[in-house]
This record gives sequence, C-alpha cells and structure tokens, in this order.
Amino acid sequence: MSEASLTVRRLTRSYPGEDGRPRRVLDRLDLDLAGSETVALLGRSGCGKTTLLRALLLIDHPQRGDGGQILLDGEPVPTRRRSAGALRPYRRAVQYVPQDPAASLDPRRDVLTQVTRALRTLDVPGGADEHEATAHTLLAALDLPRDLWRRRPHEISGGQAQRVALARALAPAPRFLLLDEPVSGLDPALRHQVLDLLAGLSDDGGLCPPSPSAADMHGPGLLVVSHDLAAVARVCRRTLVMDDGQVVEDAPTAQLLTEPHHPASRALRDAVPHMPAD
Ligand SMILES: Nc1ncnc2c1ncn2[C@@H]1O[C@H](COP(=O)(O)OP(=O)(O)OP(=O)(O)O)[C@@H](O)[C@H]1O
Repeated sequence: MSEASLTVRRLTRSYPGEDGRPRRVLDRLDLDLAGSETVALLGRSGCGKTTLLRALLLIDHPQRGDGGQILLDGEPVPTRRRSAGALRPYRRAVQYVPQDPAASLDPRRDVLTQVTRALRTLDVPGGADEHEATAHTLLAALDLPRDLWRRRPHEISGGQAQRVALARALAPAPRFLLLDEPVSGLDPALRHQVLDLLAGLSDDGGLCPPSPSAADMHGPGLLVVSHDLAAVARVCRRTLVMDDGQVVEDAPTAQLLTEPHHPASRALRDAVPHMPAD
C-alpha cells in the first residue's frame, strides 16, 4: 500500500468581521503531508494555526466565499454538507489531541471507556473484546498502569490525562495525528516525557495497533502545532511557518534553527533561548 498523504489545496477560510464583512484568515493555503513525516506547524499567535487544524478536522463552518480542497490519499474530502457516516473513514484516519486534553475527556467515563468508546463511535472493525484489547495494549504502552483504568478523569493527573487522550487518538490506528500545543503548560519533566513519546511514535508506529493497512509500517504522520521551535525540534524533522494565513517557509527543522529565511521564521528562531550546539 502506498504511503498515506494529506493534502490541502488553496484553502481559504474567513470569519465574520466586525463590519459584517468576512475577514480572511487562511488565504489559498497549500500543504502536503506524508504518513511517514513529523511536521511542526509554527507561527505567531493569530496567524491561523487553529483555523487550519479545525479545517483539517472538518469541524469548521466555511463562510460564503471560502473554498479549497482537502484530500486524503488523493481523494477529495467533503468540506461542506458533511454526513457523519460518510466522514467516518476520514475521522479514523485523521485523529487529534487537543491543547487541553484533560478537558477533552468525558468526565463521566473511566479511562478505559474513553478509549473503547472512541473505537465504537468511529465504527472501528472488531467487537467489544477486540476494542478492549486494543485499549489495554495502548494504555499499558503509554505507561498508564491498570489501577488507573477504572478511574475517571478527575481522579488522574494532568500528565496521565494527556496520555489517555493520546491513547484515545491512537486507538483507531490513524494515518495522521494532529496535536495542538502538546507540551504547553506542562512542567519540564513531563514536557520531556511527552516529547520523547511523540518522537518514539513517529518512526515505526511502535505504539499503534495494527493498522488496516498493515503494509504501511510507518507510525502516523504527525502535525504538531506549537509556538515553540525548540520543543518541536526534538520531534519534527520538517517545520512549516505560517504567517497571515499562508505557509511562508517550509524547511527541515535543523535548517530553520540555523538559517531561517522569512522574518516570521527568524522571530521564532530568535525566541529559542539557547541554540542547540549542533
Ligand atoms: N470564531 C472566530 N470568530 C472570529 N474571528 C476568529 C474566530 N476564531 C479565530 N478568529 C480570528 O482568526 C485569526 C486566526 O485565529 P487562530 O485561532 O486560527 O490563530 P492561531 O494561530 O491558532 O493563534 P494562537 O497561536 O494564539 O492559538 C485571529 O485573528 C483570531 O482572532
């Protein structure tokens, strides 16, 4: 099976402005991600990163005049008038870990059920036993011991909640995983732990349950949204810099740390407190 691809072509998104006229936030944006890649999406606050993520997750509301295409493996995905059933294959393939994972967990359900329920909702093949086995494997692999599995979100720590959200996102064996600021607000130790975990994810799919495309040996492609070039440099080989609703630089992360071209990239590099020696 060929490598997965997630493609965005000439994507335009707007919000209603104060004068009632649409205010363009994404401006004919193009993006190409491969299933084997680890890509950071950086940019100053307000440049449109979340708007792009929402578009990729098909949870936005395009305004009149908005357009462009999102394609999974070359197939256009409906970005308007979406029916839940028709979108399930896409939702299984493109998963998400939000910025505040603890808040994204269902407060009424225990850790194990957060994962099994996601599998059921997404119509992932297999019965309850198989879903539970997948959840067991992932929770254990993410260092969430069995005595946590029957606890509800308010009974676990923030770092544990983050890993539960990650387990839930990985359970359907996605081909792409989108992460919104995965380490912002974490203490330094936990930050390292999460970054190591993400770095380990990308190479060989080590944590992912067997994918329906088992021939695809790669882990999910990662798209990591962040403000922090230094943090993503540990995980992402490629970095996209956004400014004013467009990708203004697309370069290997190592190159961006040493030779940023666009002023927006230079500002990000200059915000890195200590440049790595290499
Ligand atoms: N629902 C909305 N209605 C109107 N304007 C919005 C809405 N959501 C975002 N915006 C505006 O669109 C622009 C892009 O916002 P977006 O959240 O995509 O930026 P961002 O790059 O994710 O910022 P941050 O890094 O601060 O999260 C901003 O100017 C923001 O104020």
